[in-house]
Amino acid sequence: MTNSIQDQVVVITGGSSGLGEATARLLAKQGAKVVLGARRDDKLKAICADIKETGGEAIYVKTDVTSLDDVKTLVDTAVQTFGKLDVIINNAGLMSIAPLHELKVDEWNRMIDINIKGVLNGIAAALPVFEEQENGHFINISSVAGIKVFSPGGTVYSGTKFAVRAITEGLRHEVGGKIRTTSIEPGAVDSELKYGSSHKESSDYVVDFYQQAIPADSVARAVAYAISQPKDVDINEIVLRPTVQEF
Ligand SMILES: NC(=O)C1=CN([C@@H]2O[C@H](COP(=O)(O)OP(=O)(O)OC[C@H]3O[C@@H](n4cnc5c(N)ncnc54)[C@H](OP(=O)(O)O)[C@@H]3O)[C@@H](O)[C@H]2O)C=CC1
Ligand SMILES: O=CCS(=O)(=O)O
Repeated sequence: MTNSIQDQVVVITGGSSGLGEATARLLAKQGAKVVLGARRDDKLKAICADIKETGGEAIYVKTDVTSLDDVKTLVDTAVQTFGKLDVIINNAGLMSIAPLHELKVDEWNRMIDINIKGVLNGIAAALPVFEEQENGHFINISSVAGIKVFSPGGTVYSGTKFAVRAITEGLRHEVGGKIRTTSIEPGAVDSELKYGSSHKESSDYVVDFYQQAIPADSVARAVAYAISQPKDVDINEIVLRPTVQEF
């Protein structure tokens, strides 16, 4: 028996760890053909080998989402290999927490480049394919910090995640007739994300805060839910957090 995820071709940026990896594993188990992009190709290679060992289909392309050419190559590889693209999950991200007065300008720029421009690059790469096919699904990973400003410390990170929500909603207005758009806003989820801050006090705070984190598989299940709806049902937003998380 087939399910609605069976044979879907799904590109996932940031597939080398955390939410992206968990989503790749779950979707592949449900029959999707997953195409993973990230910078650490050794990790991608190992994850794809694991998926294939258990009967799934997975390929990877070393990708830096800040490069439009890289993201185009990722999408082109998916289409060339599997003949179509059903879903792109713009997931790659960085969370560097520090009060603004610390002037971690390089980290602000990295977050803007990865979290916002990376998502835009995913849209630029996949939109022409989706328009040509007259269907497709963008899933962009925002955050609860894209609903409420996580400050002090998370001001710029929150700014990037508010941007992801705004871009996803604008995208829905512009292409929503045929193409589905989903913004997912998770709270604390266990992954490598909590280690992205160079400011010691903030980093200690985040690592402590993440003691309440839930497994990355919880986001993977939300993604699978959005994808598996009938094509005339567009799940536009999903917010999920640990039951005990206040923020
Ligand atoms: N964990 C959480 O609590 C939450 C996470 N999110 C969001 O979920 C997304 C995934 O994060 P999560 O899994 O938690 O964190 P991880 O740090 O575990 O994963 C981040 C992923 O992004 C990739 N990445 C980072 N920079 C780039 C880049 N320039 N080009 C390509 N890939 C890149 C990393 O791969 P590599 O280093 O190999 O390039 C890695 O695969 C992020 O957007 C994050 O903001 C949202 C809410 C909560
Ligand atoms: O994006 C991160 C989720 S939280 O740390 O703000 O809950």
